[in-house]
Amino acid sequence: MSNSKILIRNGKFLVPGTPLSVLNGCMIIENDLITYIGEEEPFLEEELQVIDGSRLLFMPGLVNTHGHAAMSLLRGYGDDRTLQVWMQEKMWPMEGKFTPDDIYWGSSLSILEMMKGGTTTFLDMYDKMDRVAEITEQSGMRGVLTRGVIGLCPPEVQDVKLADAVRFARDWHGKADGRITTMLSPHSPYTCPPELFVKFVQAAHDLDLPLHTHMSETKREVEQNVEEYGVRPVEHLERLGMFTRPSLVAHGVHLNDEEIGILARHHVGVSHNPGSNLKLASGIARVIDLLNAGVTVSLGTDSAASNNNLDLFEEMRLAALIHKGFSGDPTAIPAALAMRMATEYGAKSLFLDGVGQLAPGMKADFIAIDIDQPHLLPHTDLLSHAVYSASAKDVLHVWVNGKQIVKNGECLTLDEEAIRRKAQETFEGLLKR
Ligand SMILES: CSC[C@H]1O[C@@H](n2cnc3c(O)ncnc32)[C@H](O)[C@@H]1O
Ligand SMILES: [Zn+2]
Repeated sequence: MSNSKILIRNGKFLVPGTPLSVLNGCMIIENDLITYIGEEEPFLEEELQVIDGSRLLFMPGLVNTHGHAAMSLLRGYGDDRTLQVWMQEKMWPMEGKFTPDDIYWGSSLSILEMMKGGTTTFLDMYDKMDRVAEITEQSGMRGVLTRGVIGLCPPEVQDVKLADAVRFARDWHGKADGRITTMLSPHSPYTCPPELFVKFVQAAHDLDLPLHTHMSETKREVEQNVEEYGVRPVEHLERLGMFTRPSLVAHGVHLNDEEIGILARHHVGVSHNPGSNLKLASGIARVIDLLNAGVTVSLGTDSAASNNNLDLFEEMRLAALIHKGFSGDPTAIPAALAMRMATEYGAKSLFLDGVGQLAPGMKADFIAIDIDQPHLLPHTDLLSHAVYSASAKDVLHVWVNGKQIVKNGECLTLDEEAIRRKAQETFEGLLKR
């Protein structure tokens, strides 16, 4: 890696402290790391790139802890249905026709949307993950990639899928200058039999990798779990040994007090996906209770087919609003907490050290939003504006690992026009197949 040094002066920076505050000053980035943030500009003799940060708010890049990038090909296809009907009648028949190239273009579309909208790290659970890794590497984004396995098939086919998940995780962990890490993902307790879950747990031990799964997303799923296995999903997964590994579960909408206690005791993270949960009418997760119990709660979009965008600003705002409305407490999920869920807690949930905050020694994954716009003025409280007033459209610049990947709203690393065209062509082709 060639040496690079960037000085950003005259900026406003969202930095850690009580619990987040805005600092007026400058930031220095050396190679992939932030090395200085402060009000005073240090004297620097070396050659460096200087960026004028005036009229910009610099904040940590957003971390999307649950999604299926390729599914943006099905955005708007199958709206207004429950999870089960949406998935079985609309998604699975179309996904069954996806080729590796389709997955490449669908994932490219999502990655483009996410990076232009201020997301710098995303988790992706899908099939044909080599193609997702390929576009992640090209894009410059940070990706936590995992081959999701649906085990509704004969045991020998389940084993082939598991072997592919293990092979992918081993091949790509630490690749792309360390921007790609991997996990192992049985899709859910209702699509994977217990024996398969146990094999995943063993593989996660062997590879020393974390596990990720969908869990307790709908009331029906919990009832089915009780009918089939005699216990609710959390206890079921605990018995199968899942929580002996570092784990992140997506959704966790339908949890009782005991289950929240189990998740907290095992340090299991929960990826809260408010947009998708509302749209599929799955319910509202007990986020305040989870946080009070000490569970790390982060934010995810799920796919663009159930959201229907990948705007993490929107998820932050939704998280801050719905839990106020649901609890009747206007102090629930204040702006600083929503922001931490989308950044610092996101990185923690994905087991990424040194990511998620603007501070010396952290990875230089950060974004700049244009705060000189009507909906972001006057500058009473920029943290409040970032959570309650901003959206993906306000993102001007994005850096990951010290490299700029979006400049003045344009992607520097991918062929945006080609991705737009191929995504549309791919969807039209799928309809004819
Ligand atoms: C093999 S992983 C991809 C698999 O997951 C399905 N999926 C997408 N969104 C959800 C969700 O909210 N809950 C459960 N499963 C979901 C998708 O259709 C893919 O087949
Ligand atoms: Zn999902």
